[in-house]
This record gives sequence, C-alpha cells and structure tokens, in this order.
Amino acid sequence: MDLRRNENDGNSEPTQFPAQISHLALDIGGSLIKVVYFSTSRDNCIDCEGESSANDTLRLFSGNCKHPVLQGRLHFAKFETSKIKDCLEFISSKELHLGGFQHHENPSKDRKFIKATGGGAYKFAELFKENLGIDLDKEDEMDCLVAGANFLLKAVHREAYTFMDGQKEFVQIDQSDLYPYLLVNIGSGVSMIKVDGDGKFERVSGTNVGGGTFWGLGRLLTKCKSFDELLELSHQGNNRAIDMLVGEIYGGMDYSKIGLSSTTIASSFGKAVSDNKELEDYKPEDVARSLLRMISNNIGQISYLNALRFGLKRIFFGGFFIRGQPYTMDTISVAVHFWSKGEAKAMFLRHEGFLGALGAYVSYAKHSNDNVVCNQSTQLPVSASYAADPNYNPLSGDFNDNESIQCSVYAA
Ligand SMILES: Nc1ncnc2c1ncn2[C@@H]1O[C@H](COP(=O)(O)OP(=O)(O)O)[C@@H](O)[C@H]1O
Ligand SMILES: CC(C)(COP(=O)(O)O)[C@@H](O)C(=O)NCCC(=O)O
Repeated sequence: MDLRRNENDGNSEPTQFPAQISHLALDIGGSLIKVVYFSTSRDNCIDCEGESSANDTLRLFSGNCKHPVLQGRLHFAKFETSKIKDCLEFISSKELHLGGFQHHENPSKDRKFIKATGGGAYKFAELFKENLGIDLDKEDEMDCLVAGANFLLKAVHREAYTFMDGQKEFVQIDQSDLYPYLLVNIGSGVSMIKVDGDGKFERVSGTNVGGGTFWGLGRLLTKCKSFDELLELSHQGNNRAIDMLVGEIYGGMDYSKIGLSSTTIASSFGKAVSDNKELEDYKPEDVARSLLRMISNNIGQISYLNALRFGLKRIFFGGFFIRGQPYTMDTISVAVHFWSKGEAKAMFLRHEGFLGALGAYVSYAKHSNDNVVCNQSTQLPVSASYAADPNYNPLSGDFNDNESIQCSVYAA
C-alpha cells in the first residue's frame, strides 16, 4: 500500500483519503498488455474486528491495526501491445500508476514502482518512465504465470472448467490435491510448465506455434483486420473444405486398424495441394476454421505428450488465444482425450489471459510494508456489459475483461 499519501499523526482530521486505492500490475506480452488493478473506497475498508467505517480507514493507514483488511475489487483490462499508448492513457486517466510501491532501499527517491512482467516489461520500461514517471519492477514471466494460476485455482470459486462436446462443467478444486499439474499458457507462443507447488515449477516445453501463429497466418490468409473478426469468421467456416480427411485418402473408409475414422483430419490444409485452387478460391471462413483447428489440435497434442512425460493427469490451459471459444476448447479437449485415451483432462480457466498479470499483482506481497495478499475471492460479477465483446457468451458464464473479482487484501 502507498502509506505515504495517507499518513496521519493522529491529531489532524483524516481529510485526504482518496476515494479509491489501487494496486496496478501489468503483463506486457508479445501481442497484448494485460492490466490488473485493485480498487476500494474507504467505505469498503474494514479493520481486524470486521467493523466498517471511515475511521477504520484512518486506522488502516496510520498502522494502528495489525491486520487491516481492505475489501475491494480486482479489475481487468487488456490492450493490444501495438497500441501501448492507449494503455498509458488508460492508466494515466484512472491514476492507476499512483498505486505502486516505493523501494525501501531507496525511500528518499520519490519514485513509484509498478509490478510488471512479460517481455514488454523490459522492452517498454523507458516508455513508462517517460510517460508516467514510474519504474517497472520486473517479475519473471514464468514465476508470474504459475503464481497467477495457483492464485486463481485456490482463491476463485468456479474458476476451472472442462469443455467437451459443447458442455461446460466447472471443476471443484481440492486444494490439498492440486499438484502436480501441467500449465499450458497459449499466448503469442506457448509455454508448458510442470507445477509442483507454490513457486515450485519447471518449464518443461514450449512451442512457437501458438496464438501469434493463428492470428499472424490468419491475417495473411483471410485479410481480417482484427483478431475478433478472424474468430468470428472461423465460426462460420467448414474446415473440411480445405483439410484432407482419412476417408479422402482411403476411398471413404475408416483406417480402423490404427484407430482412425474416415472423418479424422489426415492432413490440415492437405486438400490445397491437390485441389488445384488458388487462395482466392477458398472461402476465408473455411481457411480460418481450418487454421484454428490445426493450431488448437497441435497444442492439445503436444500438451498431452508433455503430461505423459511426467505422468500428469491434469492440464490447465491459459492464455488469450483461448478467449473462451467453444471450438478452440473443444478441439484441445478432444486432442487431449483422444491421445491420452481418456486418462488426462484438459481444463480451462475463466481468467485465462490474466495469469501473468495476476502473478505480478500477488508479488506485491513480497514487499514487507506493502504486503498485499488476496485471501479469498468470490466471483459473481454480473454487471459487466457482455455486448462489448461478441465472442463471449454471457449465458455460459464466460469471463469478460470488464468484470471484476471481489476480494480482500491484507495490508500489513
Ligand atoms: N484482441 C486481440 N488482439 C490480438 N490477439 C488476441 C486478441 N485476443 C486474443 N488474442 C490472441 O491471444 C494471443 C495473445 O495471448 P496472450 O496470452 O495475451 O499472450 P502475449 O502475452 O504473448 O501477448 C494472440 O496471439 C492471439 O492469438
Ligand atoms: C517467449 C515466450 C515465453 C513469451 O511469452 P508470450 O509473450 O508469448 O506470452 C513464449 O512466446 C514462448 O514460450 N514461446 C515458445 C518458445 C519455444 O519454446 O519454442
């Protein structure tokens, strides 16, 4: 917490409380900047005994209470990394950059540090300094992905779910039986991490065929102007127009001896070889669908192989490639199910794209005087405008960036 702005010697009136206190954390990735911030109003502050009044806010900030608790909300936002200026403006307009912390090694220097992860925390450090006057306190990306996933799995109710044949089912997480699991983060590229506990993990694999590949190739092949447009297009397509199926190679028959039905894709985009057509002769929606399926299937398969390497039964998928898309999740789930013969389970996370940013957020807890720990979150944010994002289905309870999580923060 930024204690300095609220210092009170106990004699003067507490007249300078901000309406809102924010902790800001960033994950600046290859494609998207993810923003997480905590906000509360003084009405929401409670003390150790659980009372709630404006004076508790004073006790909170003057440090008279040993275990003050703030209740508030975690907010989420994302920006394209190429539009980083929009992100800077957003932070500036909401004054989120004021909610960082000070390094105690150097308190005389009145500089704010903001927790940040992802490659952009290095690449854009100067830009943040110049525009907002803040330093980015860099946290390792893998550390943050794991911390964010563990936080969500332990603290957020109805966070993980399976998705098969169009059916979404929330998974009850038994905290005593969470580890080990495989975390697959599908961002621009893909990281696969074996997680054995809090801060105990190993990045066991990765693939360069990820979300950036889908969006990059898709843009070139379909001329779509936005990722959402490409997704929307893929909903309308039929991959069979361009994928080569087993039956097309085997004269309409299954290849049952090796377990392949006639409708299994033998070769993604394989038909384009023999069709003697140009790109323009294919419908962009069919191309988009085939591409989405190819990449999702490939990631599902590599994930399974890595789970197999380490005997892991549970695979959690995160990253903004997923975007709560039924077709993407179904393809990944089927790949995991098919290759593991039902032994391994693919699971998805509602806050899929915010693992790194949440991990950076919880890392504020490392700083003794800025000890922030989210202890519990309940999740029923129903006020968000789903209309803002046509790719989320409100009825299925998918997460929307405009939503927030209610949570408590211990400030020591
Ligand atoms: N609005 C969007 N703009 C660009 N890419 C998006 C968008 N929404 C989802 N994506 C997908 O998410 C991927 C980035 O995922 P993310 O987890 O944010 O990774 P990174 O940290 O590399 O930015 C992109 O490569 C793309 O496939
Ligand atoms: C380099 C990265 C960790 C960066 O993370 P991202 O911005 O893609 O989320 C990721 O792109 C990645 O793991 N790529 C795959 C590299 C590989 O293992 O081949």
